[in-house]
Amino acid sequence: MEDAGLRTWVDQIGNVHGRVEGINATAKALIIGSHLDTVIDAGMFDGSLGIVCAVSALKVLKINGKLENVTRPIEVIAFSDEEGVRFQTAFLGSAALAGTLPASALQISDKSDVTVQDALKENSFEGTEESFLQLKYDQRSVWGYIEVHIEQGPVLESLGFPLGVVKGIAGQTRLKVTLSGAQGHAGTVPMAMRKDPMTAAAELILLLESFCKHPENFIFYDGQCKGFSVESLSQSLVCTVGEIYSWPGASNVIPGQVTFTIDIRAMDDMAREAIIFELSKQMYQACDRRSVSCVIERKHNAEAVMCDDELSSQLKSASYSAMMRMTGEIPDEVPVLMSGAGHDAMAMSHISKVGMLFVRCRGGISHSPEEHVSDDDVWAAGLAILSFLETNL
Ligand SMILES: NC(=O)N[C@H](N)C(=O)O
Ligand SMILES: [Mn+2]
Ligand SMILES: [Mn+2]
Repeated sequence: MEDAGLRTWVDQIGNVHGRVEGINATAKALIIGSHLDTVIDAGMFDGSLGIVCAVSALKVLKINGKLENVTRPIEVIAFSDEEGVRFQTAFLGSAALAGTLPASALQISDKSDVTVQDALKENSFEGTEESFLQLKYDQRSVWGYIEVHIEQGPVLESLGFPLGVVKGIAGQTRLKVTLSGAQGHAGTVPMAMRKDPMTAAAELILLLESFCKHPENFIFYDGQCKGFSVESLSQSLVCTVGEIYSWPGASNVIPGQVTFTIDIRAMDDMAREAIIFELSKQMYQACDRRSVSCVIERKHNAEAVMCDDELSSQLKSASYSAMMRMTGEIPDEVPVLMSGAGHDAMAMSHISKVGMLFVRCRGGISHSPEEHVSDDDVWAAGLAILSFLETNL
């Protein structure tokens, strides 16, 4: 960031900022962001690609002597915790900045009972309520937020296009399900006398899969239900159990407790809530039949977000001219797509209009070391941001 001519600092939740004031330091700022954290066993483009593209574009402006003449401040923010792997609550960095996280978030703990506050203090941040609340940006100081991100899906590759504009981002909920039964000896307790939370978990996970494959079998409706149709719901509804552990975790012990996560997403917020309501009801009933106790906790929630029309059309034109610059040819219409993945833009939408650009990835693979974006596509994304800045600032 400093090499690109930006003034830099790290805030009290670990977000890294780089800012140039331009000719009017009091004007509302353009924020360009994405995140620096990753999932476990991740690729190297999810998050960091957006930051590298922003910094590269600003560096070009600096080299061309245009950086100091931008008409409003530009701030690049590399957010500290978007994935929510450790604390199960996503967007820690961006939500703190948008002011949507209460100070009680400092007390959220990880699996080893280390709180967000402990983790911050261990890393020389203040970790106080006051320092946390001071992170919030005044929405009157922000003009807009844009984010470049790897697509993480196969659409752009199938269309043969390096860049696409994001129309909206699906809402998401994370649940933690804790099942408690009767711990016992694997060799001695007859099958009919068991209260096994592992087999209960297996039943619940398959129930979840049925819900998300065929919501029409579970949500009864008369064509429309509070504004969503089941056909549109089935197109965007996805559910995942990505984490499961049992206690005590030995091959000759009937587990006493099994905990697993549920990640559930849909473009329609009411539909997502309807699914969670009906799913929870049926999960409790299944546990009752098995005499296993069930606790369902909501760990994270983010409503769906629609991107701003004007920012989207500016990003579309910028992508178009980036492709022209690269190939010298007139490209086809830039694709517009929905995002099933969550992004810092969701948190930033609480204080600003948001726009997003997706970058094609190989095989649609992400959250895997196999994740890959070609050098040319990284170049296209950087050029698109440059073109956006040259045209709009
Ligand atoms: N783009 C992403 O991978 N973001 C999220 N953390 C997600 O779970 O979608
Ligand atoms: Mn990710
Ligand atoms: Mn990401």
